[in-house]
Amino acid sequence: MKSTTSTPMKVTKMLQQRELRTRPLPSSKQTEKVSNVLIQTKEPLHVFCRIKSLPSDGDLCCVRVLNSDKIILETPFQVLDNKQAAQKETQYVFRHVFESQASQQDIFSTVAQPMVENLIRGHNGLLFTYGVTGSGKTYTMTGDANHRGIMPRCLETLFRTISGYQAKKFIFKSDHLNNFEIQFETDARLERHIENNEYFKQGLERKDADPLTASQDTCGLTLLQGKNKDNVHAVFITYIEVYNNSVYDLLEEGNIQKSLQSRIIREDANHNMFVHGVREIEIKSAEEAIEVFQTGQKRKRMGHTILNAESSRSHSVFTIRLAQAPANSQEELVSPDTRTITISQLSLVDLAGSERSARTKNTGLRLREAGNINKSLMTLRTCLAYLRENQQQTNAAPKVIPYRDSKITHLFKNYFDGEGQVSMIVCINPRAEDYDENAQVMRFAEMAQEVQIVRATPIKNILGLTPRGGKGNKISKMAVSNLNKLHNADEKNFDADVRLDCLLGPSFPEYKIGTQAQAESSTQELTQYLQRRIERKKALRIDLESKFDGLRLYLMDILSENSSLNCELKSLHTSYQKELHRLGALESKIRLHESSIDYLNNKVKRRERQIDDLKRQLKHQQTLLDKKDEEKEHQKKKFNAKLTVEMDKDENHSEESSSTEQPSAIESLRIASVITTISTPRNTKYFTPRPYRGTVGSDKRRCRLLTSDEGHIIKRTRI
Ligand SMILES: Nc1ncnc2c1ncn2[C@@H]1O[C@H](COP(=O)(O)OP(=O)(O)OP(=O)(O)O)[C@@H](O)[C@H]1O
Repeated sequence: MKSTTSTPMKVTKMLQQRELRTRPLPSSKQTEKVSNVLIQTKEPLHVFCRIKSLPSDGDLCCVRVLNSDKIILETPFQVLDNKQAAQKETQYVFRHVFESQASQQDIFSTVAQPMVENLIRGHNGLLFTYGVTGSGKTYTMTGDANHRGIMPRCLETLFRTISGYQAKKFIFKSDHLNNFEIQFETDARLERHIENNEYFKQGLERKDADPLTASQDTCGLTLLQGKNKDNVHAVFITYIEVYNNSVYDLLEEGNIQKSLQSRIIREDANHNMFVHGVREIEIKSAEEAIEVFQTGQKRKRMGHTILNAESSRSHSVFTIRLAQAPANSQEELVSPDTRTITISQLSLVDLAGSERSARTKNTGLRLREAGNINKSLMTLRTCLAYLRENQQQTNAAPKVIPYRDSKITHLFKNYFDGEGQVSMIVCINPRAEDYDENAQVMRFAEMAQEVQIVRATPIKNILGLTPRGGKGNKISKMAVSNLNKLHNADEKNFDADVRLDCLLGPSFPEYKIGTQAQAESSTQELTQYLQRRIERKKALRIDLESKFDGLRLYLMDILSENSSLNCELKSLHTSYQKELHRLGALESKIRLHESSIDYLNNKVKRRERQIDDLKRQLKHQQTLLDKKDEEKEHQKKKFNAKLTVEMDKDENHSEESSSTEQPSAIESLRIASVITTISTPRNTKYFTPRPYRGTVGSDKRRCRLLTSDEGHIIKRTRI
């Protein structure tokens, strides 16, 4: 047995480089105070492996699990050729290997749960499933009613964790440029009202809950750490598919039957890629999210291949975006500044299956789809290979990563460039027939986990708002509820924000007033305590005033910056308009040229058709001529034969007559006859004058020979 071991994964060697980077916002000292601090870490791409169970007991297997992170791929005997005497084994190492009996919850808690926790902490994540058709990618990502996959579990866990810390709906509003705006409560309330009315209108028509939602398979879901209790959270989802290298919004408004409009990928102000014009839906529960997902799912392109009855013919990307910002005890945002918003996203990608057309026997549209799927997966492999090469060969000039060659890599460019954690689940169907594809998938997985992703982790520290673990909000809520218990109408309306009290120092001291001495010492203690609080309050006030001054300066700075940006924007707008105008002129010129090209093309086509007609006519004429020639030749031959017969007859006759009349006379004259004029010179070649056998003019009396100019025409007459 021959055994080779592939490069082991460098799991333990991650997080080697840690450096602190400060990225100041444009201009002024004040902006530095509100800068985003970025911590950069390097992490390898996390690659997990999930092995599906064999479809039936009799099937041969080509994968053997060694332990929780190693597998062996064995070449099945039917694949071995004569040269390979021994069976070849290759060992592959993963971050974790899930055997066929691993449950959906096992996969979720090992792979996706840390990513949801990261999402709540404000970090991005990309998780994709990769493998051949039918290997269990969709099962892993979405699952079914009884075995819910990663996506519904992510939603369930997220909503459980942020429960009680959700923002009121429509407070965060997408600006359609990959960011969020903060809406006034009155506007948000109006939108909520409209939505409620719509909901009740549709209420009667609503169908039963979807099996994915209705499932009871939620055990094992835990509350996650990392939530900022000073923040309120809003969850948004988008669902897109990449089909034949075009991007479609599966949640596009309108009828399900309606054909979807292709979307473009754009870069936002922070250089993040996003699908322009995609519909982002704010959701308030996991059930609502899954309902929306199911609507999109109905629009997804599925097809039947020989290898999988319900095969995904497109790559689908389900993205959960979380917006969070500091809020007060009434769950109202403390600042309308959009920079207080932390946005993080988790993209769950179900890649279409790679496949060999020879096995799937695809034709027509299916073949084209398969070609596009394989091409985009190839681009993904190339991008990762180049990334790895650039990281390993630091001295050589870096290769340009061809992200733009495929929509899927273009969309996730930021992740590979370091905007979040990237994980991949490699799904394996261990059947011996799938050996070749599995070997390819393994090679890709091996290469992928050598790619180091540089991660920049934003830590929000904006406008002096620091996380306090929700302590202020908790105290405030307690105070309000205590006042409510007093049943005093005036106090019930008490709306003070007492959160700042906790900043004034330690809790109120206990005091005893049993005896006078106790009362005096308690009073003294209390006086001191209160004086300390008053001093602290004074210090805080001074600090607050200086902060106000700072803020005022900062606002002035922002205003001046804003006005200069506005000027810049105006000039940009003017030049944009100019460019637009120029573009319009160029487009009309192009259209003009295109129409003249079309006209010329048509003319050329017409001419070509005429040439063809003429050629056909020429050929026809040629055939007719050839026929005529043949006929003439035939007639000539006939005539010559006749002539010969006649001449022979004549000769015999003359011999006979000369033997009776003049036995010694040489009869050599040719018989004159009239040969019709042969007009065509080409026919001359067929004319073979008979050799003259006799003395010309020996008997002028009997024979007279007439020739034409060319000597072709002979007239022989018997006198
Ligand atoms: N781990 C598993 N346990 C049980 N059944 C599974 C498992 N993995 C996949 N299956 C079943 O195998 C079939 C094919 O799986 P699935 O549709 O997820 O494959 P896929 O890789 O997404 O295929 P495609 O690329 O063609 O979309 C499904 O019926 C699914 O229920």
